[in-house]
Amino acid sequence: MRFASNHGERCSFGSSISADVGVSISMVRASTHASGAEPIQRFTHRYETPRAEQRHGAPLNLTLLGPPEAGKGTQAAILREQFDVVYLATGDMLRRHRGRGTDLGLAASKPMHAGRLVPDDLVIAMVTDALPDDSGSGLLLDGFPRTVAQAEALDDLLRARDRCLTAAILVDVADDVVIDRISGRRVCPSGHVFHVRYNRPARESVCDEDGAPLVRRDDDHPEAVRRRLAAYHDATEPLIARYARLGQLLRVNGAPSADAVFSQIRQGLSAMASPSAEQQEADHGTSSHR
Ligand SMILES: Nc1ncnc2c1ncn2[C@@H]1O[C@H](COP(=O)(O)OP(=O)(O)O)[C@@H](O)[C@H]1O
Repeated sequence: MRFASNHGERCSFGSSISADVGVSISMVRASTHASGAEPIQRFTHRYETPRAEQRHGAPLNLTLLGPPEAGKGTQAAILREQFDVVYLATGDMLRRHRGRGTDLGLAASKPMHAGRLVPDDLVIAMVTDALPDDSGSGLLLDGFPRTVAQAEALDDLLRARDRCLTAAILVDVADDVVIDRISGRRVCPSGHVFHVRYNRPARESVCDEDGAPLVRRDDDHPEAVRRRLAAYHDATEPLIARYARLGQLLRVNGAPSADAVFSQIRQGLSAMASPSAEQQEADHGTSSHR
């Protein structure tokens, strides 16, 4: 199967996802830390064996787009459990730099606290450093790209690795839902995430995982949330049209439950892996990439 690359070619995807694979997930609890990554939700699930399927196909190179609190991190956790992908979340990476007090962390601190984007050159350099030359079966980016300049840099980074983007997954959520979700989000110092209504800790304001006090993330205050949403609409939304034009956009409704959102992602990837006869004809004669 082939997917659109940034040159209008199709990005080869093998038979990684089959449309008839059933999906059943139930979230049991938050959350644990993967090495250096956003705390992930743990899920029980019944699946066919997509990892095995993936082994027979080409690598998945995915990015998650969407406003703050759209549920990108939750979907990333499921995708990481289901597929063999290297995971890079730029928000987490930047928070770790801040925590360690690196030069990048110091430079990122002010814009992050204010809800503004960190300058492109800093973020692109950070991702360039972190992106492995060979990311095995695939790559999952969360929070990158966020600007057209970052999207162009990503195209170059993938091309240099003889790859192209399989899909940009847009987890679409309305602003009022974002504001409602963020207003109730609470985190502990090690990053475990709870919500005062949707994911309550057993003891109020205390982390179930390590007993630490739960607080608001420092960029979850109303003014920063307003700016983060503005940054999303101004800088990141133009990417939606770009990826749609390139046939790489997979838009899902982020409002329902996590399993319902993932089900849309899975079906969308299946549909992209099985292009219509018309599309195949249009692709005829174009080269494929990993
Ligand atoms: N690709 C990026 N470009 C610029 N700034 C970024 C990028 N990724 C993360 N950041 C900074 O980190 C902050 C937190 O990002 P993230 O953890 O992805 O949270 P959210 O999706 O909830 O806004 C952003 O508001 C921004 O300041």
